[in-house]
Amino acid sequence: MSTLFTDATLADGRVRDVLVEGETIARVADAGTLDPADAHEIVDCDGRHLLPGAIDAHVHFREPGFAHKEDWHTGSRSAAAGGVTTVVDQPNTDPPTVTGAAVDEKIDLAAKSLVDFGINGGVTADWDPDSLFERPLFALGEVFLADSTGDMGIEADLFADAVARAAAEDTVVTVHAEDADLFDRAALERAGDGVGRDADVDAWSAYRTAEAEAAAVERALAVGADSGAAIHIAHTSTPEGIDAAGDAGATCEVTPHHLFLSRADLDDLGTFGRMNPPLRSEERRKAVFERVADGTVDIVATDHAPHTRAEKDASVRDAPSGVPGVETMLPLLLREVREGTLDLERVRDLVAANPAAIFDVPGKGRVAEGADADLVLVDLDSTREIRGDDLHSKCGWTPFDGREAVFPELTLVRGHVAYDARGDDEAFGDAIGENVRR
Ligand SMILES: NC(=O)N[C@@H](CC(=O)O)C(=O)O
Ligand SMILES: [Zn+2]
Ligand SMILES: [Zn+2]
Repeated sequence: MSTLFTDATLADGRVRDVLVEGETIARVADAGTLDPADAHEIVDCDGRHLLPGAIDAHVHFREPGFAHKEDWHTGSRSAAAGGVTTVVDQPNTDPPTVTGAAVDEKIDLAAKSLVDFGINGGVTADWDPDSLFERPLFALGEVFLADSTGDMGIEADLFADAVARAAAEDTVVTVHAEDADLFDRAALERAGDGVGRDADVDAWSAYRTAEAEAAAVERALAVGADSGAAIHIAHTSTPEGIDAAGDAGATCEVTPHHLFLSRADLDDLGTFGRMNPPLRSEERRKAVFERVADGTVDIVATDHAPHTRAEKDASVRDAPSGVPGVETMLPLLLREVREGTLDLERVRDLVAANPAAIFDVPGKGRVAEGADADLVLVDLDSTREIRGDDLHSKCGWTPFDGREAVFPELTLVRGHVAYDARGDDEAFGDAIGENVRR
């Protein structure tokens, strides 16, 4: 099976013909130079962009243990509809992914996935590094320096042991960097009893302080330097955290919610805006945006953390932390490209080329001959309003309701159609997802 994409504009602005044969990109050539007779199918891309599928290096697809929030089928449909062709699942499931057997179980469940995937191994006092590192892990992490959903926060000694072991195994360590000793408990005490949209979630932002992030980033980097491990800081929410990582030669990621939302949005969002690390001031959000736009930040990844509406509809103390995002990341970033606030090549690097390079996935993240045919076709002239009801995550809501975004027309995973919105109805592909550590 072969498909010829004609007159496709690439992220760098060049117009090319792209021939997909089977699961790979066979040719990328000047527009009009590849013979349509050589292909089974032609996709006319005139006026539209063909981008590498996004690699979301940070999702929580919730299986095993919490399939009422999300599962590999719904999560991966949401990914495909948002132009994400590879997801990396985090270990705070039940059981937590801290043993070889737990990795095996999760890989079996991920057979339901429409998109390719990586499975991270986690660290708790009960972890079994020997069996864990025998498995085809994507990375170690996210390793929790403070409790978040799943209560997997660990002590300093165990963190140092885990980082040393990862260094010996040549595995990147992804770190959830917050230091609970620097949380402001009094701020949380002051929160009222409001529930859901009426809760005072600004108290959550005051409680999990910016200083707690910066201090934990510094500690993680120091431990990494001692052992020579590659440290990747997950979901950095402050310019201080980003700069500390960059200065030490570590890599970091930023989520769409820390890029597009701030404490100013919490009046509307209530507990639907509670996550870890929390939303920051508008001033800090702008400073984070600048660092994403100028390339200081390496990766944008979603920390897709779905919880049901009913679970979120609780007090600021009781509601679970986390927001969904896998379907809206690329569409929101492409909207910025339209507005001229982000460069399209920067977006390509943040969501595709950089994660592929940092986590060593050589076949992905590029529209190039020989690469996997993970492709997204988008029309930057066409926007759609984000509505929770239109998205495909099981959780059924989004913190980005009402924003305009550029959604994909077509998403291919290794040449297979995963999502197709070109007809009257949306169509999804089959569960052909594979472990990228194959
Ligand atoms: N970010 C969150 O607030 N929640 C995440 C866990 C995490 O990444 O810390 C979740 O799994 O719900
Ligand atoms: Zn985290
Ligand atoms: Zn996470």
